Amino acid sequence: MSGTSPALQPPADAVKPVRHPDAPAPGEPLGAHYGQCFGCGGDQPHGLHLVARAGDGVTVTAEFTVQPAHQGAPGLAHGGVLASALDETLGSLGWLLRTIAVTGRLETDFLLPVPVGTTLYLEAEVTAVAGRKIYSTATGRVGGPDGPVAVRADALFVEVKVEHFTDHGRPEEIRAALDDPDQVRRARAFEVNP
Ligand SMILES: CCCCCCCCCCCCCCCC(=O)SCCNC(=O)CCNC(=O)[C@H](O)C(C)(C)COP(=O)(O)OP(=O)(O)OC[C@H]1O[C@@H](n2cnc3c(N)ncnc32)[C@H](O)[C@@H]1OP(=O)(O)O
Repeated sequence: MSGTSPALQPPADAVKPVRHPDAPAPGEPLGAHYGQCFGCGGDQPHGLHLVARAGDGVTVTAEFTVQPAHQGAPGLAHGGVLASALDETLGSLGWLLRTIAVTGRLETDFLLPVPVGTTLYLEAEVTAVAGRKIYSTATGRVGGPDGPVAVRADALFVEVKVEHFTDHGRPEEIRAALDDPDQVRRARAFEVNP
């Protein structure tokens, strides 16, 4: 049964999301926020290599093709991988708000089995913002951008500071990230006041 739990209902004081004036233009590829990211990183051999683009308003589109490394049952995508694709697409909405945010809650509906080799056409949008809380929703379609919905999700992301990562990440990866000017530039692209 699909539906959103009370934990994902925006409070009465929630406001409409505002696209940041410096957000990437509609159609512009967003690129990876981290080369080793399982969702979007180009340096992650078994990752999803999901490619996201800015949409209109506070929306994004993305594509991901299910690889043999992503199987759960024979020839079918693992549900956790599909949830990761939804999570990554929802996470990339931060580029449009220029806000760093992490997933607090993700509620997923799996409506159709997704075979290996299938391209998932994803769309996500921010629906409301309440302080640090960002409410969003996403779909993943098969057969084309207008095909049937195979997976969908509703989520709550919570805005964090860069210290969320530097305080909690394993020191070797954090050191490498901070030593990489390109990585620091990408992290700052998320922030309103870097
Ligand atoms: C050099 C390095 C550069 C790095 C550059 C990186 C660039 C950008 C990377 C982006 C990456 C994206 C990648 C894909 C998206 C992931 O996969 S992110 C990874 C998965 N998520 C996580 O690991 C998050 C783990 N959880 C946490 O760290 C903490 O629980 C959180 C979410 C930050 C919240 O903790 P907190 O900051 O102490 O805030 P807290 O007061 O608990 O909650 C704030 C509000 O949210 C509500 N809330 C929190 N959790 C929930 C929940 N589960 N359900 C309902 N409400 C909740 C609270 O009730 C509270 O509401 P109010 O009281 O304000 O009304």
